[in-house]
Amino acid sequence: MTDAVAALEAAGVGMSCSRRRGAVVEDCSFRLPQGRICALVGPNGAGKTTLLRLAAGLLRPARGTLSVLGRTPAAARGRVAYVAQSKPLHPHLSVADTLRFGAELNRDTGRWDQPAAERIAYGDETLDPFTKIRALSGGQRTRVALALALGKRAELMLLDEPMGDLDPLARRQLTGALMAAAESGTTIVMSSHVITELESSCDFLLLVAGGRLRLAGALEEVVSAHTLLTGTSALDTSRQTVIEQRSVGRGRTALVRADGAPVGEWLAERPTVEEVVLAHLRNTQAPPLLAEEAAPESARRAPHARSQENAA
Ligand SMILES: Nc1ncnc2c1ncn2[C@@H]1O[C@H](COP(=O)(O)OP(=O)(O)OP(=O)(O)O)[C@@H](O)[C@H]1O
Repeated sequence: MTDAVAALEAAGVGMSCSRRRGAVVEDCSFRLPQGRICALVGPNGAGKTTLLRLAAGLLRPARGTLSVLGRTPAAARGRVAYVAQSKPLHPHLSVADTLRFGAELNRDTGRWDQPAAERIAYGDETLDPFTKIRALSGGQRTRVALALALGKRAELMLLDEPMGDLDPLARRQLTGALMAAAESGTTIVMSSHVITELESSCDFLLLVAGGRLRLAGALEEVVSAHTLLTGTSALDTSRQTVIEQRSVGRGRTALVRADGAPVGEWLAERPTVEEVVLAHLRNTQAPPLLAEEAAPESARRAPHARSQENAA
């Protein structure tokens, strides 16, 4: 049980974009503690951007409630940086003017960090500060958009596929900058399709599919809740929560919840983050898992409330 204010807390959040399309986010409940680097993963069209836009206060939930740093998303906006997938910037401004604009917009907070913004924007110093935004490559635009977010020293950074068009060195530099920001208390939520990079850069996971939350929790807790089985015998599915079974050569592998002992000749191992995430992406109907640290206050209160009801 923690009394600390969560970076994000969602209770039954739902959102529909049109009547014909139906819900694009449905019944999302989770808690993201502050200071985490959270990977938001899911297939195309899963609802990741919609969730980020809800947290940024650019959309309002049709159902449920969402709080950001203990306030409504609109009230928390000054403490949040949002970098959209399309990295919108003013095309006629130069890079230097864009950073000046960022400094000006954040003057009242007294938190603007010009050296940090310049380090990210100019990277290896090959970029001329007087280059217009419209003349930048996709990766250079991304660097400038992220420079604005990091320069703001926001308490919560919402990044929609930030690494997509960065080269490997820039990715490494940006990951380092994000980890340093998290060490000083910033919470980062970043959507990504690059599962292999999650383990080294993130410590929290939200996996969505079909607008619903499938996995939520500290990465370590989510991975430890699963076991990878390898064997040749038939798996007794009545004794295990099976996420996925696959044939490998003459044998089989199965990713199961670590909630029951396998029967028969099975080698049980700890899966990698990638194995857990890929299995849930392949089987989006697998039972969801809300690990303890990701349980929202309403869910934490529920057992206590129930025991009080029973006592009455
Ligand atoms: N303005 C809109 N009007 C109608 N439908 C929308 C709108 N915005 C998003 N959607 C639908 O909502 C669903 C979720 O979209 P969203 O952009 O949140 O997915 P995503 O997980 O970010 O996808 P990707 O990985 O492809 O970026 C999609 O099916 C999309 O078509």
